[in-house]
Amino acid sequence: MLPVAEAQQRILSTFAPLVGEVVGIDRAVGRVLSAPVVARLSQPPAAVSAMDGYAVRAADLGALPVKLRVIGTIAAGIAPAVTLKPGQAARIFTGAILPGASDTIVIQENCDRDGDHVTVREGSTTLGQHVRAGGNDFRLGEVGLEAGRLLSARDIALAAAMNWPSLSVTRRPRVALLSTGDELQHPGEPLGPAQIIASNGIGLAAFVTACGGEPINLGIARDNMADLHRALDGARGADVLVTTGGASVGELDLIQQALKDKGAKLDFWKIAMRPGKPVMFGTLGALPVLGLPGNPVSAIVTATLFLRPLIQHLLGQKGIDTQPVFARLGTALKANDQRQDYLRATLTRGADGSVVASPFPKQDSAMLSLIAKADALIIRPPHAPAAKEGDVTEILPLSGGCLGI
Ligand SMILES: Nc1nc2c(c(=O)[nH]1)N[C@H]1C(S)=C(S)[C@@H](COP(=O)(O)OP(=O)(O)OC[C@H]3O[C@@H](n4cnc5c(N)ncnc54)[C@H](O)[C@@H]3O)O[C@H]1N2
Ligand code: MOO
Repeated sequence: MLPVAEAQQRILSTFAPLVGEVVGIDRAVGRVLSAPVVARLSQPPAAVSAMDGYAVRAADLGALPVKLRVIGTIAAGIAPAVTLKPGQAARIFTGAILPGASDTIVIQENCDRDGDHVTVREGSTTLGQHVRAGGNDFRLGEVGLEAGRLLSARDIALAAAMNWPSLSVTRRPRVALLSTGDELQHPGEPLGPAQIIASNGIGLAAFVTACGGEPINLGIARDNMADLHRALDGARGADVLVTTGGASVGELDLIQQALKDKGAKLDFWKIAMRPGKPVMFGTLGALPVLGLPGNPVSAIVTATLFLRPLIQHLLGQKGIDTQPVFARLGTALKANDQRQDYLRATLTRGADGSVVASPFPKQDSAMLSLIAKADALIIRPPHAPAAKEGDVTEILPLSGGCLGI
């Protein structure tokens, strides 16, 4: 059985990121940049006022009060047509460009206006106050966002301010999803007495979407070679093929043979982990193939460990936080065997503010109801010794819980 880290490494080393495509900026949130965003202008374009008030020359503001002549009004969006001479001021609004020879803004609350004149009554007279220099935010040619960045709403605002109506992003990896099993039926369809709902394909499609990929649901293949061969042909044109079920050792676990019949080269098919031992990885021509176990929890845990990094790799995504996360155990755990454990757990805050991870008493890899409720997976390395309540353990946070947003 292969260690988890080695399996992850082997999957990623096989493939290069996909090419870029151009999308409208209004559709780019959640995508990964394939080229840096470089400022196409300076912001602000020239020195502007940060306040509503009067543009003045600091040299005119000796001991207050000081009376100045107002020679014009400048609003945001209007290029100033005036230049101040000694003893002059201009009415100005937030965001407006300073008139020539002015260097300082006084706020209107500190002034008294009387016709063509303004008296600066009180307040600070510091040179340059309330002035935003040209290029204060960014300058023409400056790199705002690096290639490989997963675009947040804040990034989109910055890219828009840098004058980009569209952005180059990595094409979404197309992930074909094939469920296998005679017992499976689509949600909402009539169910025989021994049939269950095929939840894996639908759950994994949502998972792929959440990771930035584009799911292609190939439906359900029945447990016979003819149907499996037919279904595998449906993966043509995809960037990744993911199968679930049929990965174990029973006579009806046929996916490995079906893939071999199609010419797939298998790299590994057993990992020292629980849940998720029968994970298979190989290539079908240039297509990466990930065979996940049928047990619903095993499928989600192994997708988190192997499919998510593969999608991120194909997206060229950088800056992924790979630092381990730790918590205190909410209950004691016995010594582990040779498989790395991923225990479904809730996260809470202890009295001292530390994060407490409490595993569910049941860790059945068929219990979707518990993985749905879990906030994290407690990672127990192979042969980990027994642990006490309060001991520090590594966790893999899922969404939700006290670490979630
Ligand atoms: N003798 C052994 N038996 C098993 C072993 C083993 O080493 N020796 N490994 C066990 C482990 S661990 C796992 S995990 C499962 C994996 O089995 P398969 O990948 O072959 O999956 P299936 O047998 O097809 O299904 C397992 C289970 O999951 C249900 N299932 C399958 N597909 C779906 C789906 N799309 N949606 C919802 N549920 C699904 C299926 O009905 C079964 O109940 O094997 C153990 N056995
Ligand atoms: O690996 Mo299986 O997922 O233990 O049930």
